[in-house]
Amino acid sequence: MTVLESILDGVRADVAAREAVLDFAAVKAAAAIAPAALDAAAALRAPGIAVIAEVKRASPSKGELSGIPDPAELALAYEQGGARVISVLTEERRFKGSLADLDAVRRAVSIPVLRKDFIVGPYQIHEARAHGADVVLLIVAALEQQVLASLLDRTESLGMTALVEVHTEQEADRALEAGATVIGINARNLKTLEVDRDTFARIGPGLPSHVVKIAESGVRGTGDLLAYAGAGADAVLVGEGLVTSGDPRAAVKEMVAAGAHPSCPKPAR
Ligand SMILES: O=C(O)c1ccccc1NCC(=O)[C@H](O)[C@H](O)COP(=O)(O)O
Repeated sequence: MTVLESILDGVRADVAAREAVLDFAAVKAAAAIAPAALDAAAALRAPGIAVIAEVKRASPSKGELSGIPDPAELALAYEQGGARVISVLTEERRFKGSLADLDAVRRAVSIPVLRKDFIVGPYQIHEARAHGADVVLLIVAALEQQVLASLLDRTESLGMTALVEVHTEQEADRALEAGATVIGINARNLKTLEVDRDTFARIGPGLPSHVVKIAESGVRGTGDLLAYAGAGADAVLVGEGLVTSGDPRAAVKEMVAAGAHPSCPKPAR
């Protein structure tokens, strides 16, 4: 069994447990009365390389990364540093995240918030909306094509943005076929956990110009950000490099400044 398959098994069990407490109709009703979602795609298309800063407590590849006693305080530091979107890992078993983290971050910041989880069905999309998320992650490797397309439609019908994640050219084709307009190219292979920072340069330039292109994983500093920008990224998604930095506000600020500097390669839009 791959790492991804084992994560998905746990997620399915956890979703079933939550659904037994709050059924689908109730979560849909909660989503329907949530304040409208913010336009994350517009935020990511603004000039300069956008930084999506992640609240990441732990990971299957590294174990515990940071205690993060107050996710709201961390998210606020990210926002003050100039992050355009905050990513919150809500998967509990391997990443030690939670919907409570998402709630806390949503209350603390006024920029778009991404629910980063392993979405397997519509329940989690309404749940994300009910907890104030503006963006959800859809991982192509985790979803059959028809399910991917229908979850993407459902996300957009709730006014949210779908960040569709790929790791190979074939997955990028599937994302486009499903109608994705915001695509994350993850340098991390979720089946083996290997990180290959050249993944973005292989796939990104082949995507159409209307697609927002996000480089995910492996950004440890401005050098990585500039390399991704040079390969055509509109945005970078950074977790470990920020939560282990010691000064997340300053770390985001430094990345944002590098991405806005006249010497930084501009996205080809
Ligand atoms: O981070 C992991 O080890 C991981 C393992 C299996 C599935 C997903 C995983 N991470 C999710 C992410 O994609 C990252 O949190 C995100 O791209 C940030 O990566 P990084 O900056 O390298 O922490």
